[in-house]
Amino acid sequence: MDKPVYKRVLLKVSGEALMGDQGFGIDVNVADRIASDIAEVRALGVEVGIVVGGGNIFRGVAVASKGGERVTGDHMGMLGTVINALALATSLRKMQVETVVLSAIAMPEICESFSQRATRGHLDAGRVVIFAGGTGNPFFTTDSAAALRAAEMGAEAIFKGTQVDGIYSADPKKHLDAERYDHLTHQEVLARGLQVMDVAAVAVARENSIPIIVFSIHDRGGFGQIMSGGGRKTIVTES
Ligand SMILES: Nc1ncnc2c1ncn2[C@@H]1O[C@H](COP(=O)(O)OP(=O)(O)OP(=O)(O)O)[C@@H](O)[C@H]1O
Ligand SMILES: O=c1ccn([C@@H]2O[C@H](COP(=O)(O)O)[C@@H](O)[C@H]2O)c(=O)[nH]1
Repeated sequence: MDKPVYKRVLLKVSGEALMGDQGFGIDVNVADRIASDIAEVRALGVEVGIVVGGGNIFRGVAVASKGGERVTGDHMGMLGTVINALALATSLRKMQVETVVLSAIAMPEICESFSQRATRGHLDAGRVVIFAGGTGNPFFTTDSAAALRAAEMGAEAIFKGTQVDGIYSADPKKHLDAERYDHLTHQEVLARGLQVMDVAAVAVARENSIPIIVFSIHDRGGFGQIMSGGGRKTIVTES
């Protein structure tokens, strides 16, 4: 594989992708497959931080839409991301990739708590860092957590590994005629209301001049191919 384009990156892993063909939860084969792609990139010497979504377990809005309290629903969603982080860490460790989970919500019996200093220390020591618990606050998403953690760890790019292979003019799952973009600016994503990532996340990435690369997490080897300058993706930059 060619020399990597970036030295330090943040990978956002879709929670929904982790459930594979099941309707809920984690398909270990999918977690192992995603972990093998991460291991490949780590083997290139790239420092990797990861935020995992929680859409395969709970979303706060879904709880609220059935009459539950939104904040409690969001707490459930954040706990779901911890479960996913532990599952992905397990898959990575099976592949001998040193991995640590740092949670935005303190749960010392289960994993370390997040701090920027701890993050930098683990990355410098060559560990993959999985950020669990989102931002630690309700009314946010793991996309926002990904953008925040990317800025805090000094990532050169955010890789959003999602269910689709890039950014389209409209949701490609609902609009089969949507046009796919190879390149956009942060401002264009915001101005056109392209909903592949939430507005707050794109704004944080723009403020910190961090490119966003959207690709399909289902594309085996896709993370590594993009890291080598190829692959199928949409790249979002300042200009
Ligand atoms: N303009 C667009 N271009 C591409 N995808 C879009 C667009 N608008 C909406 N989408 C949808 O956004 C989804 C990604 O958003 P979302 O953050 O919900 O997913 P995720 O990161 O895979 O989920 P989670 O981690 O919460 O489980 C894609 O699967 C796609 O269907
Ligand atoms: O900072 C955060 C991050 C997430 N949540 C809650 O978790 C779920 C799952 O996250 P996704 O980004 O949708 O995958 C989300 O729907 C929120 O309910 C949160 O409250 N704060």
